[in-house]
Amino acid sequence: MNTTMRRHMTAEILPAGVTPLFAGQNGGAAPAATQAGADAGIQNGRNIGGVILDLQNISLSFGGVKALTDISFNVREHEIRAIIGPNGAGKSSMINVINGVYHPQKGSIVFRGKQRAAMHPAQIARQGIARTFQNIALFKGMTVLDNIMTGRNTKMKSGLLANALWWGRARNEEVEHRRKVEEVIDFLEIQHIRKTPVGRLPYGLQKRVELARALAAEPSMLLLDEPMAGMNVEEKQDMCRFILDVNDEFGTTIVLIEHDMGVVMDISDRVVVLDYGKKIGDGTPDEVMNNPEVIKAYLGTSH
Ligand SMILES: Nc1ncnc2c1ncn2[C@@H]1O[C@H](COP(=O)(O)OP(=O)(O)OP(=O)(O)O)[C@@H](O)[C@H]1O
Repeated sequence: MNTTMRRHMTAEILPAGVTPLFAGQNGGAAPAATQAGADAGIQNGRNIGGVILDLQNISLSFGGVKALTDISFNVREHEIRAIIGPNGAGKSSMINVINGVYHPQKGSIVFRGKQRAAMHPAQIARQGIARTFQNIALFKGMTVLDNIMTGRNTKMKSGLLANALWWGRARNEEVEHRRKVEEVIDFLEIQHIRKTPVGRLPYGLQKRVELARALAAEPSMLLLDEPMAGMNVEEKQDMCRFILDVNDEFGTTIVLIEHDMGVVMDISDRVVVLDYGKKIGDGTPDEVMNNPEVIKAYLGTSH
């Protein structure tokens, strides 16, 4: 794992309840790039690229409930971008806007230089954006291997008949899909459970299988909705290591919602903070940790 230049992590991650909120939990993490210096290029030893996703003035309401109000932020190629905020702040809504589950009433979304029209999640997945869910969304009766294979759906090209008869191109495709899936299984160190039905696995491993399914789609951008929720310290350490490895080795851009501040501050390049559907902070972990509005929002909640 090429994380030497990054925040020193895993061993220092404390259980969520133990982590002091904004009390220097990084134990002296390397100084991060400032917002002003956050242009494309080498930052803090990290090869961060230009903006690939630009959200401008996004507003989303459900009837009278304003989930998001006039939110703007961007995501740069190869970075780990966290979205944080207290319960009900609008984090999941934001992820759902990015992957097309929700269509905002106002605002614009530009992905890789192209203004995005209202699109279905499947179309967005084909553009290279994959996600995992807050509540695990796997087929519990199916094996790990079969679940991960479903992540290849967007890559399947041959028709239904050819697939059913396992003919020519369908056969070659299947071999290629299996090869990719086995690669992901090796990468996430889940060979030993490949034939196990997902429902029989402990929670932490199910979360890892969900990550595997998202990776099987070979995304250029990965949206992770609370990947460590409900995990013990060891499981969190493993998940952090895998997220950093995916980012380092595949160059995958990662947008992450996470409640554990120790994790967020350790692994993120930049953090956007929401509260009651509004943006109250945006910057490096250090900048956000020292933002009085952010501190106030957090001190006023149970997080
Ligand atoms: N489908 C929906 N219908 C109606 N209201 C919704 C819907 N989805 C979200 N909301 C509301 O929008 C607001 C933001 O919710 P959201 O789930 O995005 O917050 P969150 O920051 O992800 O919260 P949590 O940390 O608890 O998951 C809340 O008031 C929520 O009740």
